[in-house]
Amino acid sequence: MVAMHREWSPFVVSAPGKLILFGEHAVVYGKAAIAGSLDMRAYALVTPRADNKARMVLPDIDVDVLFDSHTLPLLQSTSLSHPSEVEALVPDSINIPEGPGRTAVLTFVYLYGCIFAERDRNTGFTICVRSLLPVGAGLGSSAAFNVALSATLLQLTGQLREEGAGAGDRKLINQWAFHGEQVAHGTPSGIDNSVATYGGFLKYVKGEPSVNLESSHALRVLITNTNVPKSTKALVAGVRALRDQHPSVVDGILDSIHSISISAAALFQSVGEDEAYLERRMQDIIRINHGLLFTLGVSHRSLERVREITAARDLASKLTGAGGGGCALTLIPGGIAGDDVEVVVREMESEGFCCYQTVVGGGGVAIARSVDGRATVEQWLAEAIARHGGSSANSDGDAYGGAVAGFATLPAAAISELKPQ
Ligand SMILES: Nc1ncnc2c1ncn2[C@@H]1O[C@H](COP(=O)(O)OP(=O)(O)OP(=O)(O)O)[C@@H](O)[C@H]1O
Ligand SMILES: C[C@@](O)(CCO)CC(=O)[O-]
Ligand SMILES: [Mg+2]
Repeated sequence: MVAMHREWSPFVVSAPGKLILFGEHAVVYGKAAIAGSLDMRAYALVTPRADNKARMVLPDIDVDVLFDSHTLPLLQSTSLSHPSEVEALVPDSINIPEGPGRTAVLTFVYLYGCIFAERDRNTGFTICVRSLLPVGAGLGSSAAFNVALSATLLQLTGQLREEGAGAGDRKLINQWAFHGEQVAHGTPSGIDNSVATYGGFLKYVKGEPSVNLESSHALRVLITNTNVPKSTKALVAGVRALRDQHPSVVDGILDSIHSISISAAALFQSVGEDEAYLERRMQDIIRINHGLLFTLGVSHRSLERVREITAARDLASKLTGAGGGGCALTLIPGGIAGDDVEVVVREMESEGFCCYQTVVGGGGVAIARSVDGRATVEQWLAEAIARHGGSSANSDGDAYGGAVAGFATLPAAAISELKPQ
């Protein structure tokens, strides 16, 4: 039997995670924060289907759902008073999973309903998302997912004007990804989806459009995940309680953090300065920012351990995100030997932490129909499966079911080779 497909070929959408460099918590009070994109990304393989259904496969979090497109609710801005109310609109035929899959399914239903709305629902497709970002560790895995999903749905409905999700399309992608973040978090500040959309380094003030710092500096950092679970909500509430008790003291700290973000923006935008000089100034403000967050009560003994281990080697670290556990960042200066970084990594691992060496400031969302120099996505995939292993067992019955199964089972090392730009 020959499967009938609509006239489009498979494509890959990718979006980066984020790292808050300066300004967490202060950003809640209207102060500036600086964040950059990570070179760890989420990748969505999107393939046509002949049966006109919509399938979402999320192997990292064990989700595989097949939606009959016509049973999905059609949403208008007036359908819900807030995206987080979407649960009531999920078709009865769909089993909403527990855990992280729950948010992902609700987000899909919401974004599909809004973005497809009155458009042609006969566009059958499968979206399979693989991510190199740890889930729930403060590195913006949800924003990368939401940006990749929004860009996919906008592409499928012909709402993107430029091939590859160009500058002119990013505002729209970012806007929908923000609604996706609202499904999960209620009141996100918007910094994560902005970084995942635009990439680079951003200065962000709540309620204002983000400013791309257009920096030519790429920062090498070591991210240490303490693996200590944290509650962003509780930590934000703790700072608020402290501020209620000591308004002028806490406001002074928040103002200092704001000044740090402004200094950082100036450093990122500086031209012609010696890189070693910039790194030293950056290390100063990393140390000061961490100290201020400590005084706000959002550090944790695991984060202090990261700080101690790196300070013993003259490296500067700070917590990133909400604190109370989660991740810390350490600036890796250009002059440091790889072996020295390895020693630090081993010491962190002996504490039960895990580390990612990464570069901050790379590209934002991208859509590609050919990757890694190959003519088509399928060609890349076939070669990657041959090289790395993976299963092409097609349990779907769809012509692209084998390709999806292959992508779903590729090892992370193969996914990290995929850098569509
Ligand atoms: N690999 C993935 N595949 C599918 N969905 C994912 C994936 N990673 C994250 N998600 C979605 O993002 C949600 C996790 O988002 P959450 O905001 O709690 O953590 P985070 O974005 O990693 O951290 P933070 O927002 O603090 O930076 C998951 O519940 C899921 O909906
Ligand atoms: C603590 C905080 O500033 C960052 C959490 O990643 C909260 C927020 O901005 O919504
Ligand atoms: Mg998130």
